Amino acid sequence: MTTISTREQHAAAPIFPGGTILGYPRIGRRRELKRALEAHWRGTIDAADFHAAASANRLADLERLRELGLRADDASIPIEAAHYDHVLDATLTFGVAPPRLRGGLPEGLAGEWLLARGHDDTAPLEMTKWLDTNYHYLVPELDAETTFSFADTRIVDRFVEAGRAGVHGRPVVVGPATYLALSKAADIRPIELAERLVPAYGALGEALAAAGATWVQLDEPALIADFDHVELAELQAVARAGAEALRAAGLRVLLHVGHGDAAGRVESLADAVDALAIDLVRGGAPATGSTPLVAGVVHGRNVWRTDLDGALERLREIAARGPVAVGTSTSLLHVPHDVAAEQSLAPRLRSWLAFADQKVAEVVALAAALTGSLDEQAFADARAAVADRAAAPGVRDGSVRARLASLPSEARQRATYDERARLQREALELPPLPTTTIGSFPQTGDIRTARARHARGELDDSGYTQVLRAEVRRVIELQEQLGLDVLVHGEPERNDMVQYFAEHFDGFAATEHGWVQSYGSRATRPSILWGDVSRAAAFTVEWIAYAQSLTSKVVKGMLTGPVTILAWSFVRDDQPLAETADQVALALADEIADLEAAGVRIVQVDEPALRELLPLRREARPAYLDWSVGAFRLATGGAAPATQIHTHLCYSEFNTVVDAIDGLDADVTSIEAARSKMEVVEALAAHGFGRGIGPGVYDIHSPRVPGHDELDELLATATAGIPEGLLWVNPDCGLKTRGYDETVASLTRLVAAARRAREAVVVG
Ligand code: MET
Ligand SMILES: [Zn+2]
Repeated sequence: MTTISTREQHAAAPIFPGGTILGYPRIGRRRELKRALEAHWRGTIDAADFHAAASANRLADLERLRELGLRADDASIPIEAAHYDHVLDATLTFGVAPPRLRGGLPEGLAGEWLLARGHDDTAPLEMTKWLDTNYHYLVPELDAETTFSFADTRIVDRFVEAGRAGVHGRPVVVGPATYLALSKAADIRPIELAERLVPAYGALGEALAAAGATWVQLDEPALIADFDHVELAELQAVARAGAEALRAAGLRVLLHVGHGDAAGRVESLADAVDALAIDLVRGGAPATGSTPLVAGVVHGRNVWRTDLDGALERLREIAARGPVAVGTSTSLLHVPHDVAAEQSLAPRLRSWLAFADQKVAEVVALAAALTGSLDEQAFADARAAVADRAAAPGVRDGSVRARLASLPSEARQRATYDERARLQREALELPPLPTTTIGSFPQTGDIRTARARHARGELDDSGYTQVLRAEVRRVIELQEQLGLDVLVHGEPERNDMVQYFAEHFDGFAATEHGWVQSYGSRATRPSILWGDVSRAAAFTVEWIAYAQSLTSKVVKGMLTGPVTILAWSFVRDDQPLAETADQVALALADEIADLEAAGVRIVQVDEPALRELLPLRREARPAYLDWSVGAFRLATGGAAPATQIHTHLCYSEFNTVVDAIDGLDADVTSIEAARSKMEVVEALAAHGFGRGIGPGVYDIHSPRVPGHDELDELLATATAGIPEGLLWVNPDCGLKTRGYDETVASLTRLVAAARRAREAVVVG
């Protein structure tokens, strides 16, 4: 009798015949993981209870995926459920202690939280956007001395846990090329550490194989991006080495690229892996010979129902050329769980939507259709929804379109900066190195409770307004006591800096439960931009005017910019983003005109997501920067020369888009800089940036209060690079996620540091 090995059996069968997904939201259908994390950090639950809650959440998701039709026996279900961040999971798995903590990183959860959140004098790892998404990962810190080992078994443990629950899943790990491409090192190009890192993947692979794993998913999205300091060939070589190390351990490797067009980037790796998962929504199918493709025909990042007919046709074309399985274009991490939870959305809009669970069902339906069992009803429903959406009222609004079509030629152009600066100096009379904050003050439990009660109808409009006005008053008084120069109203009326605008614009809808992880325990609830955008009436003016009535200092108006509104919403996919951005810009221009009419002298238009939407591919960047900068200028172009326009940027390395920042033509730009030790100052100085700039002097993502010396040092770096008349002093970002104690302590130090720096500048 001949026996065939498991490996040969697998090789003969089609892979994932029931379809697969590349990842699933991890925060929990009711944000169970968020609650567990925060309860544990507060000390309400201990480590054992935290682990139990995290595990229960993972198992509930596995159960759900089975119910939705993914197979539990053939590695179709990805096993990836980080506590905080999947890049941090790789950092811990491979024992990567930042050089500053070498030998001193505590074991277990304590080490994990130290890297994620910092503690006392230990700053956390820097945080930045994962590719072109609004998810933030923790940037690994490496140097030439960094070593790697298989140091933590979490990836294996979760595979075993799933197995006990009856799921033979597919463990997921960030690949070595992506890990290194997204790392930071002071004295070496991280990719040069690959030879040391790859063997640790081999050791992980052996442990997984010993635990019974058959497949592993290696996430290498870096392969489709362009980087300044790493060549594509280097990334490919390292990804190959990683795959080979895992294969040598006896595992089959699914190389997941996703996130854009893989054609031309992955063909050379086809022989090194057992299957390739690629994004077919945004790209073409690479020629991979006999290596199976997991065809990402269901969009992993938007919320629209898939055109199942079109997707099936695409799948059949690919199937004619080689083996194929149905998949999503990326992990579903970036979409909410379930449309069915949205009972307050207009039913018509709801019928056009697919969140993670609906997308899993689409994958399952397509996989069945591909193997001959077509679910007529599912296909007919999808067809009807797609057609209904195209023809629905509001999707196209004639007056919005006419206004955009007849913009005057100077719509995006203000007076010269010299003239503006002179008029603004006269109007504002600010001291050198003026101090300010970025807009929001802590959103206290009281504010959140009042908002929830108002939403439930337990608190009427006037009661709610009273609570908010009391908060504005308190924030203005506090800022006066602290001695800040340009004040803010604190944004207590805003649940979220994008959703609040979406709620006041036509063409948008807000969800109730559509949470998407932003970082760690934080999630946002992106609104859905489904139609043409316009603004019926002013909605920020009353708050700013009220705040201004309480003080003789100048209060900034506070708006969210067009690119950020798009980036943090789920946007329509039926017209170019540039057009949608200009519609939003016009609505904002209307609001700025109303603010000016109410006497507001400074208006800040936040664009923290400017860098985030930057295309991963170099060739697509100029067009993006052109329309995104153009939309900002359309929003602000009508402001009088004496009105000072501020903008605020955060979250990412902006060094690569300094030209665009300049192109925004804002009078003052505040920018995140503390975690990266003012790196951006150098880039701006080199560029000869000639308008106001406020590099953040402390990081607001952690509760840490900055030290006096630390602030002095950062300010010294800033004054060295930025002319005195242009420098502003502010935190990195808004304060809404912070508590009042740490905020007061930090801002007291900020103002004191600015005064010391002012003296040094004036005296020196
Ligand atoms: C993520 S950028 C935040 C800017 C906003 N004005 C705030 O202070 O919260
Ligand atoms: Zn910010």
